[in-house]
Amino acid sequence: MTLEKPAAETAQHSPSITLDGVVKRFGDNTVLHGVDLQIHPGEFIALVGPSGAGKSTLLRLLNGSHSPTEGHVQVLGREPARCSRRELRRLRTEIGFVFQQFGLVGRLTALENVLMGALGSLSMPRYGITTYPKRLRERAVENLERVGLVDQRFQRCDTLSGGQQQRVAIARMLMQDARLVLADEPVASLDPAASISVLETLKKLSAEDGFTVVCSLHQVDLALEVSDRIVAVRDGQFILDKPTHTTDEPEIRAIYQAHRGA
Ligand SMILES: Nc1ncnc2c1ncn2[C@@H]1O[C@H](COP(=O)(O)OP(=O)(O)OP(=O)(O)O)[C@@H](O)[C@H]1O
Repeated sequence: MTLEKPAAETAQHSPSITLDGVVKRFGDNTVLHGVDLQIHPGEFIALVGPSGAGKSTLLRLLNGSHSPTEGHVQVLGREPARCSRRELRRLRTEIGFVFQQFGLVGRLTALENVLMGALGSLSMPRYGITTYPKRLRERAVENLERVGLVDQRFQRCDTLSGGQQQRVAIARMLMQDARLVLADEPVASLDPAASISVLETLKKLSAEDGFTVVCSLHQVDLALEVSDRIVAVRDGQFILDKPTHTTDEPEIRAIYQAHRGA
């Protein structure tokens, strides 16, 4: 006799992301050459590899901005390429994005920016903090506290440091209760101290809330420091996919050197 698992349990154990034979071409430029990958709920994946390797293209396939030329991409149980516009919008409410350029409104306060992360769950646009429901205002303050910026909640974002701005962007993303976070070079414009602080914040939140993270990074030392698993892309192929504790800096650096020598 086979017993069916409860739906919630199945969802918890099914991969957050599955790539199956994914090819991506732009004209006659083949950027991904038939790649396979499974990412499980709660994993923190560092995606590394030289410039032009295909990391951003991969992230865009995951958020449905690109469709695979061949093969299948599954994200949180759905295929973005086969989603209607409405389904894709719904899927994106479950995906948090963190970008190199923080995407904040500089003239608004940290708290107002964080509240904007809840707009997707509201039926009407809001203008000003007091027009948001109280429970959302409380959650926004809590989320600023979680990223260590509650004291700066009334400060204009364009007066915050780069690292602080990225932490506000993360607090804004938390308002979505995302199950998956896609971060495209989130620390590329930050100094080393701010970079590690931002990534450690993201790692702590992922461990506390259980969301999956796929984060492209150029800094090998940071990738080794914060990730559970490293996936290295070179020339459109995954040439390394290992738990982080089983690899080291020389092995990852060799991937960049081999590319330069190519
Ligand atoms: N929309 C597009 N149209 C045509 N070619 C594209 C497009 N997007 C990406 N490419 C090409 O795909 C290849 C991989 O680019 P991608 O941005 O994915 O690399 P990357 O690994 O993210 O690089 P970087 O680390 O510099 O951001 C490059 O040759 C790029 O020119």
